Amino acid sequence: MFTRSIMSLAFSTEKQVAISAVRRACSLTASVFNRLVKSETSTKDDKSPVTVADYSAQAVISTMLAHAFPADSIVGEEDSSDLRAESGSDLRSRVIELANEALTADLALGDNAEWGIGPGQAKSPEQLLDAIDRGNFAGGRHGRMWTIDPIDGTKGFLRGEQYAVCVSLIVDAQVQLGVIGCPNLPVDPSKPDGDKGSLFVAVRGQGAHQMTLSGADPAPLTIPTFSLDELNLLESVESAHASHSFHDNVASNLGLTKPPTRMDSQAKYCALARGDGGVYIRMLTNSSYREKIWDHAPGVVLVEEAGGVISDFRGQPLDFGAGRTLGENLGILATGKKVYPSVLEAVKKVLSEQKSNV
Ligand SMILES: Nc1ncnc2c1ncn2[C@@H]1O[C@H](COP(=O)(O)OS(=O)(=O)O)[C@@H](OP(=O)(O)O)[C@H]1O
Ligand SMILES: [Mg+2]
Ligand SMILES: [Mg+2]
Ligand SMILES: [Mg+2]
Repeated sequence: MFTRSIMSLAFSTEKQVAISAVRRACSLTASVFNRLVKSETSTKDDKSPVTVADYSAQAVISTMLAHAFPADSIVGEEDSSDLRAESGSDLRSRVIELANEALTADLALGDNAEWGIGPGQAKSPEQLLDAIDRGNFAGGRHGRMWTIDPIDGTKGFLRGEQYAVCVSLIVDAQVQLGVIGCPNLPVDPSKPDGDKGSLFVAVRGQGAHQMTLSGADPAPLTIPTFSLDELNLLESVESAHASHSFHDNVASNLGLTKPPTRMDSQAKYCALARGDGGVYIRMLTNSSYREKIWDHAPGVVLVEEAGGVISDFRGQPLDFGAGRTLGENLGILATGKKVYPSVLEAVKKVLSEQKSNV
């Protein structure tokens, strides 16, 4: 009995800090969206967009994690090189201002001043740029590391559609905790025009939960036991990120009748975990692209704790010990336990048809 109650407390501080950090970052990104001006968006070397909100949200989350867990490594998507450059001075001032606004906001329920937050806790520009760069860890197979995707689905964010603020804790290459904040995701999928702003939290062995962004109405999540004719695919909006035509072939192979749901970001994993759609599928369009660990780590623990299965197209688990990317993985498939074998078989069939057509 005693051992059980000790075990159920595993990662409780980590969970609380991650929730608090994701909430602060979500308020920041939502308020930036309302005031967003084009000059606050720039383009990275790989042509992907990055906004003042991506940088400042990473600064906030990383500052809080470093205060609470100074020995832990962080793998974050963004780095501060463009902000430190001469040409980045306007962007830099906005990032500092926004990050400090978020860090110094009043403490909310569950917050703790020891995490570097609350009135009077403003940081210097150098401290905030260093906090962003704390996310430069190379990853690896041993020890504790956090992942931060300050805005996943930046293109969705810019369109005013779905995006997610994503944090995970990985220990010895296993994802133990995932927190995903979705400011634009309806709280109730059956009321798409109802209240928006959903938070998803999963701790390995402790289940998956959804609540509102302010922490109200926590509810456990279980992927329903769908039959094949009830399934629909969840796929990226951006056709450059995932092959819609490959996904269509899998859908025809399975005889699915429902059209796919296109949604930006890890909100797709959240939709899957709460039974809103049946299969997350992602076939890359570019064979030299390597999936980033921050794009999938929180989603993996969320789906598994909601009773689902996630693997690559060979049926192998995603490898979070290979560095900042998933390494040589082929595709991503997540769905409920019952239908997973049939969906994987269909994926393999389409892959082999594709090979024989080359
Ligand atoms: N070429 C290519 N192929 C595959 N994936 C890529 C590619 N380029 C980028 N990315 C990553 O996709 C992340 C966005 O998530 P999704 O693809 O699920 O959503 S969406 O297509 O943007 O709507 C996106 O995350 P963010 O950069 O955080 O938005 C990228 O990490
Ligand atoms: Mg990006
Ligand atoms: Mg991302
Ligand atoms: Mg991102």
